[in-house]
Amino acid sequence: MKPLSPLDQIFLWMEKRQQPMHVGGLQLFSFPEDAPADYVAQLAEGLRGYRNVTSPFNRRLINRVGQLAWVDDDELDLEHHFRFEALPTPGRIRELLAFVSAEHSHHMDRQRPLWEVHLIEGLQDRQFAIYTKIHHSLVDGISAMRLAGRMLSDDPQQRNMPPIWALPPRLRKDKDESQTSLWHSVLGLLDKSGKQIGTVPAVARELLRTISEARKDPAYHSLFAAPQCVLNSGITNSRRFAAQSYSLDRIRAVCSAFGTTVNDVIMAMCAAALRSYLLSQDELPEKPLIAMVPVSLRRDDSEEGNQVGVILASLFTHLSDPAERLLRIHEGVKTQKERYAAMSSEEVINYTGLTLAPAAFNLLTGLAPKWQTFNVVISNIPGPSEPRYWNGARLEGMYPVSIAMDRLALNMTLTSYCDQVEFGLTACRRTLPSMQRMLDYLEDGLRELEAAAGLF
Ligand SMILES: CCCCCCCCCCCCCCCC(=O)SCCNC(=O)CCNC(=O)[C@H](O)C(C)(C)COP(=O)(O)OP(=O)(O)OC[C@H]1O[C@@H](n2cnc3c(N)ncnc32)[C@H](O)[C@@H]1OP(=O)(O)O
Repeated sequence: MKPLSPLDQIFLWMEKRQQPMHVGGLQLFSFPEDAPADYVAQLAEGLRGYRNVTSPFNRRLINRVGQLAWVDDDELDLEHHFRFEALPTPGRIRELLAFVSAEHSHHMDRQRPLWEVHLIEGLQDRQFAIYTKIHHSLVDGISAMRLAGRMLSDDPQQRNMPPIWALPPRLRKDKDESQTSLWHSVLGLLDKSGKQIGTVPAVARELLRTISEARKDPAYHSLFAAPQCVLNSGITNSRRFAAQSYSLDRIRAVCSAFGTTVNDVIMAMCAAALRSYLLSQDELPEKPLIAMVPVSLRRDDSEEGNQVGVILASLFTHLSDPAERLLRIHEGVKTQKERYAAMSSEEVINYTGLTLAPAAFNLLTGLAPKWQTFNVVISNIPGPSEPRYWNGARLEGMYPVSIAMDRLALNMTLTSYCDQVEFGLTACRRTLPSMQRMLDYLEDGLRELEAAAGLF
């Protein structure tokens, strides 16, 4: 039995009918050169043989006297979790994204391990796809990417590679997995609470500094009072998923021209796309939008649970000049990174908890609907920089599918693969009509930065 950490539990508490709390990944593959026409059906047949399901995919949730914990599921029904499906004709990317949008809208059964893998055939151009769905209480973005990375190989000749649910367990140096008794859990919690108490002086000091800076600087002030707009309306449980790749080299060229980071340019692209979309809806607030940007605190090689702090960053969407917007974003993020660099992981988590307390209160209770801490989530999860293969099939793209929430109707998550940045936008399809236009607005955002940098 393995008790859930408080952060992992939050993703279960926050789940409601219109707000499923699972994340996912869409991987697009091309057939190996010598593959027969029924290649995907043969693949599905082979995958059904992988019945030795490993952690975290073998874990089922139990509730012991109010404490949620994971236990191994001895009766796991693979047919429920692994599904072989076909797209309707003509099998374009449009049909694939419609499929993922529909599947991502559905809740999973809490009596069973909280994951599904959909192998999808019927795509044009000798391609197939895998859409993997897993509850956020089991993985964060970095751990999901590590699992996906272990499933793949850099060798196109390698065969007999297991699916993600049957990866061999890794030997971990830092943990004795046998120590999972209740006593060990309690001792672990006591140990952690000692560390938590030790963070109080540093967290209090940083909070005071943040508050005094907020008094002096209007850009800082807005971090504690994000404007209201259509992004922050209630949602339904029906999702739209939109995905596209953008060139990492083009993004890097803009970084060099302006002396910013990759992440700053990505945020500036998101700011431009949000500005264009909201202008098209006549919904752009006068005050700048605020983004919540997760920052990985994972300092080990683990593949489970959540170890994430966050930065709140102004997107300066009220500014029409793209270069000025990028430079202001860069300055704002830099200040917050410097603050975190001086803190331990525990201090960052506690500081994050306190600055996000109003948002968490709202998400859990809905009692203060006018108090908006941030408008949108922008999450950047770096992926492999070299080509990857799975049983000889080349991975062509890998797109994150994340979570829309009540009053946070859009999530912008991206990953990277080879020389591409792969955006996955997940939104409530009723609250944000025609959200897929934002893919073009992201491209426009990159082009206007290139133009401002004199790159063409
Ligand atoms: C489920 C099974 C899955 C199967 C299929 C898998 C699908 C794929 C997983 C989906 C799963 C969804 C799950 C969502 C649920 C969450 O969203 S949970 C939250 C997850 N997010 C995180 O944990 C945040 C992780 N990101 C970070 O910590 C930081 O933003 C980053 C990415 C490290 C950037 O930090 P930074 O220091 O501000 O960035 P920056 O200075 O721009 O970059 C540092 C270096 O990284 C490079 N870099 C930055 N960003 C990138 C990038 N995107 N690409 C390449 N390089 C980059 C820069 O070039 C730079 O390199 P050098 O110049 O030093 O060589």
